[in-house]
Amino acid sequence: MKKQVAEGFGVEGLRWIMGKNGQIWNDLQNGVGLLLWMMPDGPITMSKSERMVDLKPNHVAKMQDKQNERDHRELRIDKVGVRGLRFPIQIRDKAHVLQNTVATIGMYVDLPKEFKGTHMSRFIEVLNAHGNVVHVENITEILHAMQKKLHADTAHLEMEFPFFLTKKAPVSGMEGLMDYTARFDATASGKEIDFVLTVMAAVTTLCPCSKAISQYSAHNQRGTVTVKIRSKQAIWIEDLIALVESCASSELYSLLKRQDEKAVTERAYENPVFVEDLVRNVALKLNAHQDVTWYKVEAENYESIHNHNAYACIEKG
Ligand SMILES: Nc1nc2c(ncn2[C@@H]2O[C@H](COP(=O)(O)OP(=O)(O)OP(=O)(O)O)[C@@H](O)[C@H]2O)c(=O)[nH]1
Repeated sequence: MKKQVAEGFGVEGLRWIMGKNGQIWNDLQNGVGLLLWMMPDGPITMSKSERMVDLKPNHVAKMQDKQNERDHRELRIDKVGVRGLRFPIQIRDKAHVLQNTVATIGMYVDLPKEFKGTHMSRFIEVLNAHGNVVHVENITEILHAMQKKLHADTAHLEMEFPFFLTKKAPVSGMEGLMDYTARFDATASGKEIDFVLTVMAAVTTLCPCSKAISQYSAHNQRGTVTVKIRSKQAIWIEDLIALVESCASSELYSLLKRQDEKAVTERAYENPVFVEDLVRNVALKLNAHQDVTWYKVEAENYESIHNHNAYACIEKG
């Protein structure tokens, strides 16, 4: 890149370097190039003496830029950015090819110790550059765009969203839409991408101890299983949900008629599981999966005989 040096107009003592695409760089004394702002509309004109004579817009040029100030505390920040941003997304879905949903998004980069603040607006600019909908296929591209636009070594993108499956009731076959929560945690470190898929599925668990000792019935409850995985190849969200549900006393449905209710009640009674059984059952299936390289399985049962929950976790080391 051919650099032209000129003095900033209206800002004393700073030197500016013209970059490609009209970017203006602040030539800091420590040699770190820091993108100050983009000039999307309108030319930047340079006189023959290489002085900047038209640094528009004026109101921006004169405003103080606190984020760009130097920080002296010698502390690098691991992750800084925006979170809680809701945005339409499209994810791949076996039944419909694409499923439209809304994600709650977090976007972060690292911040070197020299800088006071990051440029929060640029995270949204990166997202907007991909249109009004984020496609799951664009995740890597978004991470690299964040690294570039924010001059960061690492970039993180987290997206948590409701995922819907049409399920048939076990006896009547009536269809209902069941909601789950899924999540992507993607990180770019240099060119390396790390991707963690999380699925949260609610299930029925029936207590084996209660069944063994009680003359009638057994206490049962709704539990939530949270599974995080890393894998060699992409794994369908639906397949991970099915794996989890097959490990519980029974799965849940949004629509059940009387004959279905009888079936799920009896199914749970025939398959009692402790919270420990649940995480072990899921872990065994993940151990046997050829593409899964790492996992963390957590289960939490919202006990119906206590006012507290039962919890278990297994993480593959
Ligand atoms: N870094 C930082 N910015 C914050 C925070 N809270 C609010 N902001 C605001 O985020 C807004 C956008 O900041 P920047 O992205 O640096 O905006 P800008 O300087 O117009 O954009 P660039 O020219 O791309 O740097 C500013 O109004 C900041 O004050 C915070 O905790 N940290």
